[in-house]
Amino acid sequence: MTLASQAFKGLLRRPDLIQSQGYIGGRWLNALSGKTYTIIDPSLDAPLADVAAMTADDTNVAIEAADEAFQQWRNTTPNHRAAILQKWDRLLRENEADLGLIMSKESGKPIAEAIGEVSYAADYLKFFGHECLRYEGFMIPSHAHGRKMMAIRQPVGVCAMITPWNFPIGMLARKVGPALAAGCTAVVKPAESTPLSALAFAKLGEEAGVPAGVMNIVPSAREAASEIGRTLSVTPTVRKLTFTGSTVVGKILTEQCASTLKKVSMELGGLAPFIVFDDADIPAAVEGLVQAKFRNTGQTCVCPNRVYVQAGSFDEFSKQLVKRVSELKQGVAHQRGFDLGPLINSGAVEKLTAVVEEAIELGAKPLLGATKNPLGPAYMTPTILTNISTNMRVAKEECFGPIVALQKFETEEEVLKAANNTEMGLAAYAFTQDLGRAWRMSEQLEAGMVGLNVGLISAVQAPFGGIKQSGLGREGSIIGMDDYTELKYVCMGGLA
Ligand SMILES: NC(=O)c1ccc[n+]([C@@H]2O[C@H](COP(=O)([O-])OP(=O)(O)OC[C@H]3O[C@@H](n4cnc5c(N)ncnc54)[C@H](O)[C@@H]3O)[C@@H](O)[C@H]2O)c1
Ligand SMILES: O=CCCC(=O)O
Repeated sequence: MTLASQAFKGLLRRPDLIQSQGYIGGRWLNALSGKTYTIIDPSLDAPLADVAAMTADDTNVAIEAADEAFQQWRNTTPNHRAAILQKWDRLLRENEADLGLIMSKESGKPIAEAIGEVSYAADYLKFFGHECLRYEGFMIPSHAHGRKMMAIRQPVGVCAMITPWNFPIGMLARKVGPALAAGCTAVVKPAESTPLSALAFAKLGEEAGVPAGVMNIVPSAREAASEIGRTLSVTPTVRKLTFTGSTVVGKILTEQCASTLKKVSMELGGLAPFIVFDDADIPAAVEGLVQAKFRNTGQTCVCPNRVYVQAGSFDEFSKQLVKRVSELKQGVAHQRGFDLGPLINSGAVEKLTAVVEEAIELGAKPLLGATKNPLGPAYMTPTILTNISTNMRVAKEECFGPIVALQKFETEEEVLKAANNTEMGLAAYAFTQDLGRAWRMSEQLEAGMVGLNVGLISAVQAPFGGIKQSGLGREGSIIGMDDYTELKYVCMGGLA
């Protein structure tokens, strides 16, 4: 019995969704080296599965498979591609309980959220399964008699996709959906901690009729990430690279891709400000912050990282927030009834604990938490700090975990300046009942996405992405296929 079949014994309706080999050219394969690596269930701090440890050699095979498949896939009709994406959408929904459980066990995402993410991922397949039916070029008024001018959309080719662990299926679907809809093929390197979700996603894609080579998955250990990233970046047949992850890695990949002048899309880190004005509905702002900050136990790129509350509401807001956060239940992610799970691993807890301790040494006061968590090494106690100063890391670095650092402000001008005083610009939030102020915030906050009186902003219909060092390009929405196509100008003469 394998490690994975033991760990999932009796838990899945479809045990065959657990795949531990890579998926290349329509075949389930061991790594060429024969090596595997072990992934961990962070809730239980226990080994979960042994997965093929693929490397650059396997990646090259996957690129060749994707390139070969592209020659046929690019010529399929949008109706054909739409039917496959729509079937895949249905299969994801039919298997949401199993997929949610797999994701929850390997990432520590609370089970209800994990099942919600499966539905979010399916929405991307459905959306682009429809979108490709109406995606069109345009006619151009001709500048000369006897000529017709037009612009047509064509798939860019083989697309490399590197995805993070915090949304192991959602981020994959947000890339694979529009890419396949446009007629591109894909080579995916999932995050090392969460390959099982990506492989189960591929298994259902195979069942939906995605042809061999159109989507390839190369699981790998952390040690191979940079060589695989480099291979994907420098190989000329790969025409686009799309990455979701940290800004540090995004910059390395962008630089590497310059050597072959690939198209790149970068969905990178955030440092979202969350601003509560005195004129806000305070209970709604508290609820908005809890939803935005504690989603996936504080590990989403759009989580608020700097919370600014206007002086007149500071005490009341803090009191209500402490009460609300104290009510959140934390425990084993794949068991029902918990709002918070562990972090991705014990290393993340150690890193954040050091950030909290440093803040306290520099004068921060804990209103809640800041204590060792008895549940296990990967669990972080929800923590609320006040008396924050801007030299503390908690106020200037992305803290991927359940930590809220509350800062007080006096004026709109002051808070806007503080909120924009960063190189990051992914999401921003403001709570106010003054329409003029809400409008000023939406225009003046330097971010790719702004939530006004709302903490949850992600939706397949919305263009997702950041400005400044939070990224390049947008994913999802009606422009989501643009980055997977080239616009070709055609001028036809001799028609007079
Ligand atoms: N903007 C967004 O849409 C978005 C979404 C999710 C996460 N994120 C960001 O991702 C970060 C957290 O995820 P993470 O810790 O997994 O990030 P990460 O950058 O360490 O890893 C992301 C992916 O990159 C791979 N990787 C690591 N080093 C690499 C290299 N040198 N070359 C190629 N690939 C490499 C990893 O194996 C993983 O697949 C946060 O900063 C978060 O804000 C952004
Ligand atoms: O982590 C960032 C992406 C999550 C989302 O789509 O809201």
